[in-house]
Amino acid sequence: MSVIKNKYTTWPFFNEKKLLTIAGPCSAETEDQVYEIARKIAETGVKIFRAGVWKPRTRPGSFEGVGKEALPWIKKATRDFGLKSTVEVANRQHVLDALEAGIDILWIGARTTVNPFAVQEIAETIKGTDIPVLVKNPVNPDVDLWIGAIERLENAGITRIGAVHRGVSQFNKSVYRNRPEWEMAIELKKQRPDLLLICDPSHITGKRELVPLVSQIALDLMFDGLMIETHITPEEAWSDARQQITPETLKELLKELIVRDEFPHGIELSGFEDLRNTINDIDNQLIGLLSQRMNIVNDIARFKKEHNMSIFQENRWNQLLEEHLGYGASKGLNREFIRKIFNTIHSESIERQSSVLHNK
Ligand SMILES: C=C(O[C@@H]1C=C(C(=O)O)C=C[C@H]1O)C(=O)O
Repeated sequence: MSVIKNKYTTWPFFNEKKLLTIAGPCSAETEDQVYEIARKIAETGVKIFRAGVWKPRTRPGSFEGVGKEALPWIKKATRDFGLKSTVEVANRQHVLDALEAGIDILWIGARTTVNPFAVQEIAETIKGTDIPVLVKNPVNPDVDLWIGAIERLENAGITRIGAVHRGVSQFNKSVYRNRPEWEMAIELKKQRPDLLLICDPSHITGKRELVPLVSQIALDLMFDGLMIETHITPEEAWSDARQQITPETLKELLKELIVRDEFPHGIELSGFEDLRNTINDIDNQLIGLLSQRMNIVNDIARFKKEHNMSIFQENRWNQLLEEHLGYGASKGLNREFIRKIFNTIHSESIERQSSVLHNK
């Protein structure tokens, strides 16, 4: 509880629903665009305005941002409408320009978080300022790299740090632009419950229709807030036109979102506790069965050793997995879930057998 309280005092930008929202365009485009969006965003009750000024793009030739020229536009608009400002920085010069322009909060993008040299350079440049910094997860699902970037900033004396979850790159196409990989954010929350944790549904989804759903999932996972790309004319945006929403939609969304409590006060919990006790029993049975299975695997390994049989048996494994997928489906279990569980069991089985064969 004290950790949570701490967040509220360190980041005094939560609304009455205890939700911290950052909104603004993907990119600052013109002075008027920045001003109009800031005006509309202030009307939604959001307190922090974001805008990209230097845009890291995958392929050359896309719009790469207006550059430092946009910083005074952001400063003026946010001052006029009582907002705090945040921009993305990726190197020393960006930090110097943003600090000189009086930007209130910096954010480090996913493509920068992957690079410890760049993060270190940023950390050394902001040393002594104690400006708040938001750190997006790296583009690859590596929690240590994410925490490493945060520690570099902490080592430079930065005390107000927030983590922003924006999903990870994927090779195969899916409904998402960046796969959410929620486990990654959950692990970060487990290791660093003290940090503000924000979700960026715009970059996860890549499409505005899915922004409400992913925002709600994030809140159900106990995120503290959201960073949502917002534009007055999203279809005409110079970058990420598919994923931005209007300030009107943002206002509606913030009204509809449900912020849940881990344990709301004053509810009858006995029935709920019975359910949890049943889960405890089932988990114990699962562990008992896994242990029995692994003991059999040891026996199989000894047999294989004696008869020079290979550890991995492709036909047997493929057949087993197919059967499990079919049986699982008949019991209402998702095929991918069964595949993941049994792949994990199989890896452990292979590892055990190689220990037996190699006398480890
Ligand atoms: C246990 C065996 O070894 C491996 C592990 C398997 C398993 O854990 O079910 C299945 C096939 C093999 O790849 C086996 O050959 O039966």
